[in-house]
Amino acid sequence: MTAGSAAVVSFGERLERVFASRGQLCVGIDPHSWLLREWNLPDTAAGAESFGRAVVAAAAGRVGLVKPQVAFYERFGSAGFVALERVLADARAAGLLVIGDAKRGDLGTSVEAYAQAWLSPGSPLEVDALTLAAYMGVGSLDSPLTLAAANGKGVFLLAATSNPEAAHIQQAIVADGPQAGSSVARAVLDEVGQRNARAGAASARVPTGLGSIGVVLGATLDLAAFGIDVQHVSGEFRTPVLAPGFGHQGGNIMDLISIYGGYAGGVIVSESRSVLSAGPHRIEEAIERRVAEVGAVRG
Ligand SMILES: O=C(O)c1cc(=O)[nH]c(=O)n1[C@@H]1O[C@H](COP(=O)(O)O)[C@@H](O)[C@H]1O
Repeated sequence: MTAGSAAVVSFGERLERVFASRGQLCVGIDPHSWLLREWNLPDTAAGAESFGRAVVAAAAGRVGLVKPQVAFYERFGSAGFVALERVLADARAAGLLVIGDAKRGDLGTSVEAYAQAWLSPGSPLEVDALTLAAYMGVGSLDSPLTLAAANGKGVFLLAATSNPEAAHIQQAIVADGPQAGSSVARAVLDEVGQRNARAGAASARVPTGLGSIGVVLGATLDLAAFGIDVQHVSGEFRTPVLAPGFGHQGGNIMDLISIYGGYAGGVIVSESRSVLSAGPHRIEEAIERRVAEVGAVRG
């Protein structure tokens, strides 16, 4: 299913608008068991639903983006997905951009079905952008990328992730083909950048906007170790970056510019546990404090 024939506003354009109106902070919605306990909620689908809807209510009007972690709903089976659908419906109604963190990856018609589930208008699991894993090749994701573009949706491909176990794979060197000699992470980033540039060239927008295909670059990393040069980033349809790893994992918002350089203007600063652990009575204050910190760094 795709959006109607009316001109579809791209995800990149919607992201730019949200950055301008609400800033670059994204609040994660990760109902860990221990967080549900701290929020005096049951460790059930109903508890995760109450948690998610409360976080959406606190985020609305304060930030522009939320990022529900699908796994923490999936652990309750179908009841968990019903709960997630209700959280997503609240977030959409609140006008928040929703990044579904599902890290889906498959090939052919399988990954196409994932795209239908998450990136189709009217789907009960509809989100504005979805995290994807390109372990089977960026090209294996052509159908989600095509469907996303048709529906004004975005995707974020894992490139250099924030976890320490990833480096030896993501820094491995591509053996042949157009990205021979690049790290795996750099190869994903470059291919995404080329796709954004092509989409940008074909669109009527001025070539300085944000593309709709993003990457995940963790805030805990030295991106140079992945062969990623953040100082020389071309302006045409810059690749947006989903940046988890701030807060609980040790990433410091004050380092936003030094970590991401030319990408900084398109970075979604993602925090989950460090905000959510403020609890139900202080989460609004915690969000406002983080928004101010990001705003101060971005100037
Ligand atoms: O795709 C993600 O959001 C993601 C990518 C990554 O490299 N590292 C990472 O922590 N995440 C997600 O970000 C959330 C953790 O955020 P914190 O609780 O702020 O550390 C979890 O839902 C992770 O799955």
